[in-house]
Amino acid sequence: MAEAQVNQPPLERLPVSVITGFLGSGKTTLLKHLLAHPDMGETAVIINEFGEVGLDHLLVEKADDDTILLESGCLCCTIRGDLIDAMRSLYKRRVKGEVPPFKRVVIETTGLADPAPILHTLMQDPVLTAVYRLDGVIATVDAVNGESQMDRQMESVKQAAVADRLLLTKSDLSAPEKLAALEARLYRLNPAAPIQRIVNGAALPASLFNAGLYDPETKSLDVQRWLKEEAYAERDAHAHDYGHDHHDHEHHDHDHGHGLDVNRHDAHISAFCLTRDAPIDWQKFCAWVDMLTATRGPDLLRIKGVLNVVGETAPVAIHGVQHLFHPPVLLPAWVGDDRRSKLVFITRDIDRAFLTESLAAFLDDAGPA
Ligand SMILES: Nc1nc2c(ncn2[C@@H]2O[C@H](COP(=O)(O)OP(=O)(O)OP(=O)(O)O)[C@@H](O)[C@H]2O)c(=O)[nH]1
Repeated sequence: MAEAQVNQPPLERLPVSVITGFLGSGKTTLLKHLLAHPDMGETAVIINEFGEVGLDHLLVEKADDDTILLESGCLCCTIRGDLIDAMRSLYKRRVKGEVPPFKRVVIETTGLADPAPILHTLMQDPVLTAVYRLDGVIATVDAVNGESQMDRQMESVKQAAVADRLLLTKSDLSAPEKLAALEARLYRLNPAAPIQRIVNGAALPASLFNAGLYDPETKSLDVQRWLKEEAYAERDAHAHDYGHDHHDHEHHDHDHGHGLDVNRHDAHISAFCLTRDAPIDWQKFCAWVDMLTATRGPDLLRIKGVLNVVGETAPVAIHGVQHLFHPPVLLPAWVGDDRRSKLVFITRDIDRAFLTESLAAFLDDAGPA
């Protein structure tokens, strides 16, 4: 990670939400439904192909080769070349008044995409980070096919594991017991993401957006809502209800009673929260992060944290995806009495003990305070 270059948060950047989910899991259906909602005016949507989306019923007008305007005031543009170019050009055209002054961006990924490179783009490109901020990742999971997709495709497990919001689509087509089993599986994988059952894309925009650190309603940074560290403790407290301890990698290839391969990919994913009481030395922390990203980068699916840093009177928020970290953000002040550092991890084949012990070693102390 970069040296202790702590940035003030630019609060007025445009929020970007990423919709991910396996092939055919209902991303486009969701998007169509969302774009017809009155709260979604002034949204710019970036997708790979218009053709697939079929927005005709929303009354479209073509602005140019790769952008269409919807009657609602939203605009859709296709990705030509890479996402960085598309997002830079969209912002430029907004500034020049060539497209409506959209207030939010939604990116629909292709069904097979790992969302990590998209998050990297939003964290790393200096132009994009100056004008956009990541609001959150929304993952659609097919209530009918989700189980088998997650059994067979690591990508679909990763998509659900890194999401901030989970949508169980096609819930009209699935039996209640099947829905409950899939929900329990998603909760084990990603306890901090609220899960909604939806039919034909019918989700309310308010339930999907504003998942980021910045709360536009209060115009402040809301760590509690973003980090949700309590969700990990609650999940662990209820682990026995589901018959397994999710941290436990010894259970990798166990048959959980549903069939040979069920949950095999899930067993590689861990989601947990580390806390530390004593303030953290920033340089030593960065050295630890550098070691982790260099040696285990691809397996650090998502890290969020708020740190009590030696010499800082306010907390520092960090956010990483694999080997890349967003520039750390100095928050305005501590809220409440809890001054502990908290780090939420979603990892593949990295367990809590390794992270706890290596952090302690880098911080030159005996272990978690
Ligand atoms: N019955 C039912 N069908 C749904 C629901 N959501 C989506 N579908 C159908 O499922 C199919 C796939 O939905 P899409 O929205 O195209 O899925 P997608 O994730 O965008 O698909 P790709 O872009 O191919 O990855 C379509 O035929 C939808 O009409 C739902 O809640 N209930």
